[in-house]
Amino acid sequence: MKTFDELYAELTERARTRPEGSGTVEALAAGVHAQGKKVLEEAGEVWIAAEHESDERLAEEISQLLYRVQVLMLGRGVTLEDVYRYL
Ligand SMILES: N=c1c2ncn([C@@H]3O[C@H](COP(=O)(O)OP(=O)(O)OP(=O)(O)O)[C@@H](O)[C@H]3O)c2ncn1[C@@H]1O[C@H](COP(=O)(O)O)[C@@H](O)[C@H]1O
Repeated sequence: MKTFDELYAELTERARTRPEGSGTVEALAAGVHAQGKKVLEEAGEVWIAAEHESDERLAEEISQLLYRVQVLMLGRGVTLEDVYRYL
C-alpha cells in the first residue's frame, strides 16, 4: 500500500536512475503527447468502471489514472507542490 506522494517519490526516483525494465522510464521516453493520451484513456476507463463495474475494479482504474497523471506531471516537470497549491 502506498500514498499518492509516495508513488510520486518512487516515480521521480525511476526518472532519475532510469532502471532497465521500468514501464515508467518507457512512458517518460514516449513524451508528453503519449503521456496525455494515456491519461485520457485511463479517465475513460474510470468512467466506464464507475457506471458498469464493481467498486474494486473502479478503485483499480482510479489507481491507474493517478499513475498516468503522475507520469504526465514528471514528463512536464510539474511537482506535487505545484499542484497542491491549487487544492
Ligand atoms: N501504479 C503503477 C501503474 N498503474 C498502471 N501502470 C501501467 O499501466 C498499465 C495499465 O494501463 P493500460 O490500461 O494502458 O494497460 P495496457 O494497455 O495493457 O498496458 P500498456 O500496453 O499500455 O503498457 C499497466 O500494465 C502498467 O504498465 C502502472 N505502472 C506502474 N505503477 C507503479 O509505478 C511504480 C514504478 O513502476 P515501473 O516504472 O514499472 O518500475 C511501481 O510502484 C508500480 O507499481
